[in-house]
Amino acid sequence: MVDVEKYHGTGNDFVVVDADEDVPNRRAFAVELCDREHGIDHPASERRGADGVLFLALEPAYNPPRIVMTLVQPDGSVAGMCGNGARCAAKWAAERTGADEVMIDTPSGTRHADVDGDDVTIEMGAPVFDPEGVPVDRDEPLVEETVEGLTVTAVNTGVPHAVAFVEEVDAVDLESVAPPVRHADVFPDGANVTLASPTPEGGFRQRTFERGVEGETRSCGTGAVAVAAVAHRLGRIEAGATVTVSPPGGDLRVTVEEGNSYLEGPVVFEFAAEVPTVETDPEPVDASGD
Ligand SMILES: N[C@H](CCC[C@H](N)C(=O)O)C(=O)O
Repeated sequence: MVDVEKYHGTGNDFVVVDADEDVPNRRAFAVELCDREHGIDHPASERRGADGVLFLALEPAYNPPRIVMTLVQPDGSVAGMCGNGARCAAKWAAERTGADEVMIDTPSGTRHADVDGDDVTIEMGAPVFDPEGVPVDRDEPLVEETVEGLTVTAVNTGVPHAVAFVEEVDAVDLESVAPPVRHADVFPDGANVTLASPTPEGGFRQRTFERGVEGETRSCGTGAVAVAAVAHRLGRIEAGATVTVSPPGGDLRVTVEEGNSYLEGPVVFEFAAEVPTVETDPEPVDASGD
């Protein structure tokens, strides 16, 4: 049996597992527990399943404490970064160490997090528009160009996002519009597809179809940062501005400044449970999740 906990950040929900737990096959474990029909369930949780499993290795000897974070997604792919997942990881570490600052090692880099009660702010690094940094299969940055019928800008905020500014995010049939963009040839590693529309208060509504989930999530942290980064690139907001970005699951606060960005929002602990480990291998998925 494996001890697990469930957290969510504005509805982007994750099973959290201490990396010391005995999980021989992480992909099989994640595919099984994340399934929205048959996955992990609990009376304290609004929804069965999860948007991913965070395997966390805590190194308390460091000051501030360090976590090595690995996100395995519902399709079995491993993601380079996860803004909401990192915020949940920081809260998990704060509960264990009493620290209010945590350093999180991710495949996309080491990120500093501040924990203030249930509110967690994570450093997200500098958004990248350069072709090789996103990546996009061309020589020039992809800014406001039509890809598979959607006018998008490509940016890497730890993972690749194709961001489209639209009139009203709720007016878009994301489940049909997003997959051709998510798998477009111009994105060799695939891309998350994020919609944004301005709010009267100067913020943005957000919806994201997530690579590796292969569906819309209630929130996406790297997507929220991507909205603010592209808004800045397109002159919709000033450099250094802090904007409210609102996915369906709640409100996030994003600051994009020269050379760095920050994501702030609530984290909720849902439950702790024991689950059986999983041995059998799921269907293979190719490296980019394509
Ligand atoms: N699905 C993303 C990773 C998780 C991103 C999202 N959950 C977040 O909060 O940033 C990808 O494979 O690129």
